[in-house]
Amino acid sequence: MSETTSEKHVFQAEIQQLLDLVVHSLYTDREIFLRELISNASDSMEKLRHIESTEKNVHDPELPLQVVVTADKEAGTLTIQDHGIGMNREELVENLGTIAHSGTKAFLEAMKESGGTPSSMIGQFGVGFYSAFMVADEVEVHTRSWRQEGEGLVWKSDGKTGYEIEDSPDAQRGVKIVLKLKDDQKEYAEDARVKHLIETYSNFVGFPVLVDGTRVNEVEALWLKNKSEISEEEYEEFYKFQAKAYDKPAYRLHFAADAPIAINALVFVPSENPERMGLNKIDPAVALYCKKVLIDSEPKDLLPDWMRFLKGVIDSADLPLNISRESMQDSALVRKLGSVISKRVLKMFDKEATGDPEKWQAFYKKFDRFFKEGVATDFANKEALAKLLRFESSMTDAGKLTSFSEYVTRMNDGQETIYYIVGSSREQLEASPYLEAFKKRGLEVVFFTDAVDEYVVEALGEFDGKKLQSISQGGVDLDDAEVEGEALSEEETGKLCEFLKEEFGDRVTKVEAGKRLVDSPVIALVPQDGMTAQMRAMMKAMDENFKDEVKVELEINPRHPLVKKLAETKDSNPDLAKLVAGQLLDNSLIAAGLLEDARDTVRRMNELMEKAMG
Ligand SMILES: Nc1ncnc2c1ncn2[C@@H]1O[C@H](COP(=O)(O)OP(=O)(O)OP(=O)(O)O)[C@@H](O)[C@H]1O
Repeated sequence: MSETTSEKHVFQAEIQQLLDLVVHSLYTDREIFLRELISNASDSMEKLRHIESTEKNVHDPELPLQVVVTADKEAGTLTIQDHGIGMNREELVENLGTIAHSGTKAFLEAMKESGGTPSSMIGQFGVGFYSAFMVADEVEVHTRSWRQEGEGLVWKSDGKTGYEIEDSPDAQRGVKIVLKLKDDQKEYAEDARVKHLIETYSNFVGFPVLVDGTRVNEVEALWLKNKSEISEEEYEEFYKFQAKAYDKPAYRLHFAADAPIAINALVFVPSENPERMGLNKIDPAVALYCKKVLIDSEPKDLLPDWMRFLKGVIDSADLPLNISRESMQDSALVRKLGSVISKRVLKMFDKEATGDPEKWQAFYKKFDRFFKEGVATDFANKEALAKLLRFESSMTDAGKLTSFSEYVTRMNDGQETIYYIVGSSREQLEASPYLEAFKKRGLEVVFFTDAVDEYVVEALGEFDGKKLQSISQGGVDLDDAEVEGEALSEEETGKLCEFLKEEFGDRVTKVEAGKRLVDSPVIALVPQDGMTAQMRAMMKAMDENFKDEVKVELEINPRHPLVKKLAETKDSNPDLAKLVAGQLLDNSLIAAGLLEDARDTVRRMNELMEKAMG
């Protein structure tokens, strides 16, 4: 190379800033440089394919479209060569000396705002070609343009202030980048390290990537293939590879769409739930690709958080190539993409759940918490999610699950409400006095026995226009049912209620005769704005100093012998009546799980026993 053909150039100010950032980037970010360079090579070869489809006069048309990566341990260099479109002199200056993309500028702004400290943002967003300077203190770009008239050139820089362009007569069509690795980055001159990086970041690049003469990226971009060309085994193998999984996928969604966004998606639903085994919250793992180039393997803002158990790949050709440079969170396109995919996933779940209810139940029993979380957090998909929920009810056999939709088909004529009760187990709920009136009237009651269920129904509010109503709370309107046995007169009942109200004072908000009870004398209901037993337990678990006086509505059963006897005793022996009344209230609180301090209860019980035995 003669001195006379060497041209010296100074980097644009923004490139200097960018270089400053990448050079000081954190160690873990650095390895992404290879992904960036291989992506550029792949882009360039894709452009060449386009050109070849219209132009006849491509220089050296027989050169293979592949990326050759050569690690030279002795020389301490790493070389990445492609036979894409290459660059002429103007293009070298234009592309490698100035920053044209607004994305990079935005990235720089964001970095400046965050105090200019290089962060993991580099790894996430990429900084393109300049990331080469994270690992190299000298970079050479040998290139020759695809155009027939052209010259071999080499662009050289130490990544500090500027670069030189010289002749490179032997340069082949395309680009050959030679990285002179920094002393502390020599690991990238090792085949094994390089192969591992390619497998991690560039496995699905659409051109062969060769190291030491063998192709490394062997896995095909399965999601871009036609469904009919893929066997079950291939799907399974891909799932295991891509999700690093050992189980078989429970469900799968593979689709392609052009509108409103170009999407090729292959989403897997695992059959085992790692969070269920008491492990920590998992990270989202549906990777985002743009034309087979990995953008983010764990995109946080693509799908709703509750879908974090899904695996697979979403590839959208509509994502701008520089999406990697922008904050994905702010991208309307990424939001749209996420929304389209979420809808498709929910549709798939619905189809599978109705198509094979047994399989869905088995799956749901392991993954229910995700769907419940979705109901409470994913407002846009709440209704679709509600259809997927499953639970036991007073009309299912123990261990068998049903859905809200099925509940609705079993509703009585004129029934407008979906009734539910929350408790710790089916056995406890079946024995609860709350259920009596509903059983008697043939009304189905949903059993919620998971600690989070109460929050889920609260978030849900209704299903298919039908209100969800807790039967352990006040405000339930029931029709008259045929009840046996003679009741106290209205007048006697009124007087007894007054007596009780006076006796209980602030502990009750009201005392009324109710239609709910069949076998029990009284029942305690939580007022509609009050805190249920489950909520109290939750509050106490979170705050040991939590205190909130229990206030209930008391419903009495005017046909129950104990109640009838009490109405008499309150006049003949008020002291005994007060003891019995106090005990009845406590008993009802125990049944409701609301008795917080049993000392009075025990004392009173002892007194009653003494009296009973004379
Ligand atoms: N291997 C290559 N062959 C041909 N041109 C290249 C090659 N590598 C880089 N270039 C040119 O240099 C430009 C700048 O590259 P850089 O990686 O910084 O950004 P980009 O590739 O455009 O953006 P991104 O990396 O976000 O996709 C590219 O747009 C391209 O024109």
